[in-house]
Amino acid sequence: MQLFEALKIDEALKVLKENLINVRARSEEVELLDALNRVLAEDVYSPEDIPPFNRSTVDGYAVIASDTFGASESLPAILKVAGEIKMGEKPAFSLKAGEAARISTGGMLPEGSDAVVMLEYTQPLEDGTLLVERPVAPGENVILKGEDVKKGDLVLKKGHTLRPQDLAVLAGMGFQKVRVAVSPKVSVISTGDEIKPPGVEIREGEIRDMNSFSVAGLVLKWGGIPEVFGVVRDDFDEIKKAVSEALKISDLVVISGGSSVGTRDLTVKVLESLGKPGVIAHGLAVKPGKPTIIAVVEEKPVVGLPGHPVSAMVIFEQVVRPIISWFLGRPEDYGGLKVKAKIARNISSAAGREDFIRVRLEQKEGELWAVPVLGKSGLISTMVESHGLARIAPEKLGVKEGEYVDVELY
Ligand SMILES: Nc1nc2c(c(=O)[nH]1)N[C@H]1C(S)=C(S)[C@@H](COP(=O)(O)OP(=O)(O)OC[C@H]3O[C@@H](n4cnc5c(N)ncnc54)[C@H](O)[C@@H]3O)O[C@H]1N2
Ligand code: MOO
Repeated sequence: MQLFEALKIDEALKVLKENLINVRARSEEVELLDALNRVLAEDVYSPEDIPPFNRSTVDGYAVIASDTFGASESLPAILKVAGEIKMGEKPAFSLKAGEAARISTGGMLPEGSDAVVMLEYTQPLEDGTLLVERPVAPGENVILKGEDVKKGDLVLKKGHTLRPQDLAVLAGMGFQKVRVAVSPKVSVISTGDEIKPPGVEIREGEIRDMNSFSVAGLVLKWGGIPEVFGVVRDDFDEIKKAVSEALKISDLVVISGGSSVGTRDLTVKVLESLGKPGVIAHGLAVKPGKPTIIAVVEEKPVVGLPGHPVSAMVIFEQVVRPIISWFLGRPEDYGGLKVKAKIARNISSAAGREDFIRVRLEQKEGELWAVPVLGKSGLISTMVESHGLARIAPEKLGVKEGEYVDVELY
């Protein structure tokens, strides 16, 4: 069998999208702590001000700032202590000119006051007067009502992946639950007669299943729920049975191995046998990972990753991750942190082909360098030893030592 004309990754994803009518982000409400790393399904506006009142950021005395102007150690301002403000309570009095009130960090400023003097710069006298030895400006040592978040503000946008600080702001606004995208179920199938799971003794010629773990790990990392099928033998009927079962229980099916053109590479034949449109791309203009298969079966996406462990991971990031993002309503280019670094050696590439180079980042004389970790795409250790992938765009014939490259970190 011949590989199809190799499409660029973005072209292949476009064709895939055109063939999928069912990818729609569904949503559900979950408790805040279950929302970590989930994707917001709607914009969140604040129903209230945070904080809901003017509060002190220090222990000291609430004052009217203008009463302290010009105060110094040798010529302190003399104020009258009007009372003490209890934590968690609204002050029962308001402050008049020439008055101060004892306040703790987080306490509510009484009406009339607009600043807080730190305890260290005051001297309370026994007769109820207070010496203030430093001036404060209006607003000093105060967080104003709504300064953190204003009622009605758009605080978090639909499609945003929730981080711990996002859970905190949601809690701060009074939310106990939040509406997030339903995580897509992703079936993970490894194929190959020579592949055995860890824990099983292997004979000569056999190797252990690594792809099930990298692929399922990436599914989890990017917000999907993996359904791990384990290893299926290179047998048309067995692969067909596994794929059919996977299509029943998941939104997306990822198969590794058997994507190339060898006689035992059955994945394409199986996918073609399961109905239209079947395989829509076989072969991508990318290195590593050329023999990738992209198919649509029963209105669901199926991706055949090349068997080599590095290629499987690279293609997951470039092809499967964006599909997961479609299901989550997240920006398609959502991924690892991208940094610019200077490539540490010349790397050549073919015109029209997108290359991904495993690199280690090293800081040398104040510059960030991307040092290629060379090695065949069958060597998982090159992924373990590297920090990210440097991309060489399809229109480039390579990069020269010292040239800046974009590196996406794992
Ligand atoms: N004549 C050609 N041969 C190959 C070509 C080609 O264009 N012409 N392409 C090569 C490239 S590039 C890749 S990538 C591989 C892709 O092969 P398949 O997707 O068909 O995968 P397999 O042959 O099943 O496996 C390749 C390699 O990876 C190992 N493997 C597979 N699954 C796992 C797993 N779950 N865990 C660990 N290792 C796995 C497998 O044992 C093979 O060594 O084809 C090249 N050949
Ligand atoms: O495409 Mo293969 O994935 O280069 O090793």
